[in-house]
Amino acid sequence: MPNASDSSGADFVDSQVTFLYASQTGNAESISYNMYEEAAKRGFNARWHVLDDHEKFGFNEVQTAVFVVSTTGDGDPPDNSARFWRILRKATRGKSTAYSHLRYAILGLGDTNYSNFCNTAQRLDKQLLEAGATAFYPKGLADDGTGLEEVVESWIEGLWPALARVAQCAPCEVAEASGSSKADVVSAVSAGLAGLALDSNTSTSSSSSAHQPLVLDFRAMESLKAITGTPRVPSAVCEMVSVDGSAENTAPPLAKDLTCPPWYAALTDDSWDDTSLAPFLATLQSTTQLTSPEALKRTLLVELSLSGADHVRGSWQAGDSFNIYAPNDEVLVRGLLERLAVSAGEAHRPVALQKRDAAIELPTHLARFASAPASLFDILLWACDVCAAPRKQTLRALADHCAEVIDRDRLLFLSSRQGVAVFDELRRQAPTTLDLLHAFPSCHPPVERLLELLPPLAPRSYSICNAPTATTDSWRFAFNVVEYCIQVEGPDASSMLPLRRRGVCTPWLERLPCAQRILVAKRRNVSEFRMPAGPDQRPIIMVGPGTGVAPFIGFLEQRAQHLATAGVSPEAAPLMWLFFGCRSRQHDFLFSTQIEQWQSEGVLSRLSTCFSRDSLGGPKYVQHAMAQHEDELMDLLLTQNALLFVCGDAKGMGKDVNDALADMLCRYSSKHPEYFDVLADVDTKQLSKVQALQVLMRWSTERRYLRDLWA
Ligand SMILES: Cc1cc2nc3c(=O)[nH]c(=O)nc-3n(C[C@H](O)[C@H](O)[C@H](O)COP(=O)(O)O)c2cc1C
Repeated sequence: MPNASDSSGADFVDSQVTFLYASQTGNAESISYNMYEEAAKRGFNARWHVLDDHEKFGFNEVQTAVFVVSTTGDGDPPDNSARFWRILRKATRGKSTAYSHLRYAILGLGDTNYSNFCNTAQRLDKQLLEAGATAFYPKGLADDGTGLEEVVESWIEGLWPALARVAQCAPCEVAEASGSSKADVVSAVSAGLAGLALDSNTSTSSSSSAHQPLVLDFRAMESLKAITGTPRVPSAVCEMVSVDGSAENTAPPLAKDLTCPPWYAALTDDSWDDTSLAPFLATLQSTTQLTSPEALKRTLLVELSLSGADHVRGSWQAGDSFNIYAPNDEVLVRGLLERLAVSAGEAHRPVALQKRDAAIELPTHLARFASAPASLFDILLWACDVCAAPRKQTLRALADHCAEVIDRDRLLFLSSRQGVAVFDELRRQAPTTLDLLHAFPSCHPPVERLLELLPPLAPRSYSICNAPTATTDSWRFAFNVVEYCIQVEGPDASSMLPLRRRGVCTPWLERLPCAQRILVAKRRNVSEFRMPAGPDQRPIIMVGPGTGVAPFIGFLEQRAQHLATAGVSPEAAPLMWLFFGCRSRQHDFLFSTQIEQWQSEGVLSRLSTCFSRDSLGGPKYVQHAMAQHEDELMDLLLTQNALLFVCGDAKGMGKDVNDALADMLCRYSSKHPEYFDVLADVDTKQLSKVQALQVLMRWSTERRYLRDLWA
């Protein structure tokens, strides 16, 4: 074990800095990598690792660490840190000095639209402090809801002097590596460069049909003498090497019924500490539309056969979820390749992606192509997210590949602090990478540069909506087909342009024919969102509007099976109460026949519904339906230790339900103070909102308030 420093961490100067990340969709990974790279340029002896590689880099011996961690699910850590949390818990259990040799800084990424803002960073900080580690620089918490950059950029600026106090830094040209480079200052921001940018999309070529115009108002550039405060340009790391088409290691063509990345065998072969999580091929058995043709959203129910997936059998329960590896839209990828001037022949020839030099790292999602070549078409189709929200760093990097000053300056402006309003509007328009390149027609980045700037294409997760039985060998899941329009003010300001947008996975799933095989993987159920096992008699309250009802269909199926096999009468079983909501009873009351049947049989003890567009005077949303039963709900939760499950959209419903529950607790506390240890307000004698939220937090830690929320 290395020597410990004093608690300020100032008397011991480390020879190495370890940059660590945990990332679900790539933001934390790329921010952490850029920091590591800049640290190396600044003369620090730096290294960079994902948290789950803790054994490889010897986390227990690390003395100076800079963490960048995001939060996913309902305040959960990213999947690529699951192993790390286990060792951290083990190492710190009851030991207040386990990490007394560690000095650290944490940058958390989160989104304030979720109720557990930056929970991973908060938890990590707490556990490290409890284990005796010292923070050498205050924690930064960046909000993706309003834009990560604001906090990230200033946090990084402040990191360097703080880091220099605890780690050795060889003399070097720090100015060159600093945040906004001097080269970013635009020489002449003239009126000619400002104005309204409209990509007209009038051509009929295949690439044009795959892209949508963007309308951005650059008039704010007119008053600028210079563009400043742009992010640092991420270094180019990737080199593309052509490989002979007949090379042995190119993937064989896929069978017709197989829709998955050509390198799927390598994914399924990876060493998994929990083998039930290994990806496998499932077969699409059926697709049924759950909503009526008149419904505003199309909701589909898909059944996947798990036949042959022996490693999964017996390992899953109702309430679990799984990942689907879906590709980008093929038309979009073809359009992108065409826009990048890659011929069809080149697009399908195998290439290897290699590091430009030994000291740098490829992004995780591209690293496999160093040793296992694949075609550019497949890499873009399966590995890179070409629909992800644009990042400022990407825009900054693209500016360097523009032949025309107007495109270069507009991209610089978008990436700068001055251009934040236009950047926000760009994000609102949710452009694909192809839309972006068409909006800046002289921008021609080399393909490998674009690949490394794009975030990884993450698998999409869905709740399983059935329960295992002795004979079932399938997963069912329900989803809304994500297709929508964004209204943008047209160039003459009097007309609105509708921009068509589509999700990655659901439109693809909808098009898949039966018998097609796709790549899926069971997910770790970190929040233990499951029915209680065995003799647990606690009542169960389920809140699941729209497709949020999916896991509860599995719960009810499980209850029905249990009642039938154990010969238990429904009255003797613990209460199950479902709160369901949707727009219209007639058009989108999902699983209504099954739910009503379970209710008539007593499997479902109570059902409370609300239909937001049926103006019948009833409750509009689930939180309103819950408030109507406030006393009963509070009684179940406070006197009978009921379990409360919430599933659905995190940003709207998840937050609103949490808020409504806190309000109910406050009101109920004034009627029944005996259930609460402390009542903050002496005059009103009731819980304060903060205290009520703390009660909910405690229930969540005790796994009595369980949430399966998605973006
Ligand atoms: C499905 C999903 C769930 C999320 N849950 C939370 C959450 O509970 N709390 C939070 O602060 N942020 C949450 N976020 C926001 C992410 O932390 C944020 O977008 C971050 O930039 C993602 O970084 P990454 O790409 O490194 O994973 C969630 C995002 C998604 C897509």
